[in-house]
Amino acid sequence: MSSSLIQTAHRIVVKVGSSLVTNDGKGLDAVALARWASEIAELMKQGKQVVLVSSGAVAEGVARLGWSQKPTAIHEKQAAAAVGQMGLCEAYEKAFRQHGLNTAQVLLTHEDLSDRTRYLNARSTLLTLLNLGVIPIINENDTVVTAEIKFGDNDTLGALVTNLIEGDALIILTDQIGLFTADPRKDPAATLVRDATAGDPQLEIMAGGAGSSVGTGGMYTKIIAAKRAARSGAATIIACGREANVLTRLAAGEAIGTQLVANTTPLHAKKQWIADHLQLAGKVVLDTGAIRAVKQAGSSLLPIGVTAVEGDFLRGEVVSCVDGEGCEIARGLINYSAAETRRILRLPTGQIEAVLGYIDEPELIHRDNMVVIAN
Ligand SMILES: Nc1ncnc2c1ncn2[C@@H]1O[C@H](COP(=O)(O)OP(=O)(O)O)[C@@H](O)[C@H]1O
Ligand SMILES: N[C@@H](CCC(=O)OP(=O)(O)O)C(=O)O
Repeated sequence: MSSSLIQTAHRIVVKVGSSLVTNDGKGLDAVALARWASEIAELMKQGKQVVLVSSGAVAEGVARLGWSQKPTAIHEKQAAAAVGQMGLCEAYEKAFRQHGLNTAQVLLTHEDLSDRTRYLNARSTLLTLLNLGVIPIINENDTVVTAEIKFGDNDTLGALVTNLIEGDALIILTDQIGLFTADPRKDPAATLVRDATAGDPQLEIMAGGAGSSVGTGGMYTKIIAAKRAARSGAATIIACGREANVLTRLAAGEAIGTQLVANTTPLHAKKQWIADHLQLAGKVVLDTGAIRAVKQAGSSLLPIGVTAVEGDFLRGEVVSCVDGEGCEIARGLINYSAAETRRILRLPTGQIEAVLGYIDEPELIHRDNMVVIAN
């Protein structure tokens, strides 16, 4: 495995977790922020472009408001995030200013990335900032999101941003030196995984599943983030943000932490956008013939292969294609609404016009607008 992943990377997304940013919830760690800023400034001198995805708004808000613990009520978390985000912005602005660098605050919601126009706008703003030599500091827009539309964790956000800007690498800085064969807090015999392939199912087992992890997402969301980032061909490094010069050493070619390489062929940008949808508008259930056609022959989905429809989607929305057990086979942009699909399912394409009185496209989902999910 090459240790030069970051050495050769031009566009890098660095994600820092709440525990690091806020000194385990005690309040913003100005020393750590200054260290990352100085290292990022060094990478920029080397001609690299860097986006920072920073958590910590809720934890910092809780500290500033003098609350003894993180609230459970969503509106209180949102209020805390609004308070804490001010602190994050101020601290990053100050830290990067020391190096003559401008920062930009970018707050995103899942809806911003699932709407095609907003997605393209976010992309062009971020690329413009990078070309201007500004460091975008990204967080989830916690104040306006509800449970349904939350990214849920910034590891996922980091991966989606990596896909959005076609980053070469995602560096996830956390409180462990990397991914261990089991949670090192619970299993002292666990050993560090140095190299692996992003998307290897074994990694998800090591991370113990979302339920058993510590913090917002634990290691599990980092492993899933690596799998997502690999869709656009990006490698992921999981390393400790407390380690001295972690970013500059990685850029110098040193192998630190866990390196997860992408061995998948990068998806075309539009297909990546389809694959990145966290909330889908509905489902269509496929029969065995359609599953074979979509999975093995790479064919478009025709109405004849659909046995049932779930949800209330519109033409042009992203829906999930599932088998009889509910297991996802593919997802794609559907050409007919849920109501229309219910009327034409199981029918040969030649009958669409007779039933609906019109025909938009002969396919329910065209192969160019469909991504097969690797299980
Ligand atoms: N296999 C594993 N290897 C390393 N850490 C793990 C593993 N499984 C679970 N963890 C836990 O994940 C934690 C890091 O996740 P989290 O607290 O969400 O960090 P962050 O705030 O940086 O996102 C670690 O402190 C560790 O206890
Ligand atoms: N948007 C939230 C981030 C929550 C989150 O993902 O935290 P972490 O698991 O520490 O990266 C905040 O700033 O508090």
